[in-house]
Amino acid sequence: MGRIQFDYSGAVDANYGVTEAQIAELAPKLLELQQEFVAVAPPFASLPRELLDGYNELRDDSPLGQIFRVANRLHDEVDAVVVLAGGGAYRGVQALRDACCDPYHNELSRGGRGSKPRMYFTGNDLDNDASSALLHRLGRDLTAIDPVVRRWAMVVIDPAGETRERALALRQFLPAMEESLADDAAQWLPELLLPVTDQPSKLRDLAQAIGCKEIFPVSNELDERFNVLSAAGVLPAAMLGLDCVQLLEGAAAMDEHFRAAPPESNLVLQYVAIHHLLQTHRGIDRRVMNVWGSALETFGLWHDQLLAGSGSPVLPLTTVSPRDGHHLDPTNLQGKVVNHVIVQQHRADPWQVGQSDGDHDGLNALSDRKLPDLMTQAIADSDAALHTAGCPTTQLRMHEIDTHSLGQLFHMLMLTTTLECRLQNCDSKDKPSTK
Ligand SMILES: O=P(O)(O)OC[C@H]1O[C@H](O)[C@H](O)[C@@H](O)[C@@H]1O
Repeated sequence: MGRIQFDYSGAVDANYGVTEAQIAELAPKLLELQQEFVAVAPPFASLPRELLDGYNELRDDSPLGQIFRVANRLHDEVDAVVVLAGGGAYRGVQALRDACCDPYHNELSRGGRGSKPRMYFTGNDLDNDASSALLHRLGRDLTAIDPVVRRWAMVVIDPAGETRERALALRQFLPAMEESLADDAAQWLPELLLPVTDQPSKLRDLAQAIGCKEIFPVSNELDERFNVLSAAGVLPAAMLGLDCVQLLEGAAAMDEHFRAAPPESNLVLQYVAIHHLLQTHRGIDRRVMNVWGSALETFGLWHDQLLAGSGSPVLPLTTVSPRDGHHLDPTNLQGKVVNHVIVQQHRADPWQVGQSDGDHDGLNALSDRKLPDLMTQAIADSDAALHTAGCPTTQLRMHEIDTHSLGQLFHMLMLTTTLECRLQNCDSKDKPSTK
């Protein structure tokens, strides 16, 4: 499994970017930051390795083993799962689903989904119409003959166990679940309600009163924006059948890389250096994550939430190119850095433009070109146009979209958010919270 790459050459420019001399000058400070982090790491940093070590040692009796056992059993017992969540798990699991599953996952037949459940998200807003539409959707399968198709599970992620939006959603969805199970409620409710919470918590009390068979531990010390690689994100990911070991291995590898590599070859420190210098020397406080492919759009939204909630003055924005090109209009680039996220290997066979009788669109000139080549050309053109307009850019490149690369990316950006805040002395909320 290859490491993701960070290429910041498009941000090095004497007129609109940073200089190698500025980067070198920041190196001692970065080393200090690295050593300080190793000495006092926030709770999210060691989680992936801890989960993996526990699994290697104790298998079924470890937290990860518990997740796999339950997720794999449920593949045969339910056809849908509702995830009630907020914070990083909400966007993070959506990001994993959108990046790794078929884009029409929920629309595929059960066979087409390999018996993995459809997945719906709620519990972090007060949207009356959205929740009633979801309840209506869940109710549509109640007439199915197959009991598996009638049943749905509910993962409730609430470390503190008393978040208002989640409690309100639970009040709506728990009775609906009970009703859908009818005479089987006493047998199935304790199996299908899956709380992810700390101890003690009101949610845990409720789960115990219902007799829930499994309660998944997550620490309330972990800020929710940083919880995608804890049980909160891994349980729903395992329900989708994603390769969670590789997800955590990718994150742990990024953590180990960050702790050991010197500043000049350390992806995390390079990313921090470039963005810190652009902010302090150029006043660049708007950061565009420009993803080339809609499968990564939700990943960008996860990052928006992570950064926007960090206390940093930087404003994040996700765009999908070339769709959202207007955001990158040369007249609208003041104060922006554009970080392209690029996937090099596509899953489906490359589609060729081909010859068309009549050539009504004039594209016959490109007939032997393939869509991925046109994308590569568009990335190069866009980068050149941004530089001409005086906008610094970087590229985060992954060979292909897989859980290992996503684990690296999630972890890298949680590290950079924390470190940038430490560098600016703002509150990155990576420390024990007092919710
Ligand atoms: O415990 P096992 O039967 O090996 O299953 C373990 C598997 O469980 C789920 O399906 C997860 O999505 C996988 O990431 C994991 O590898």
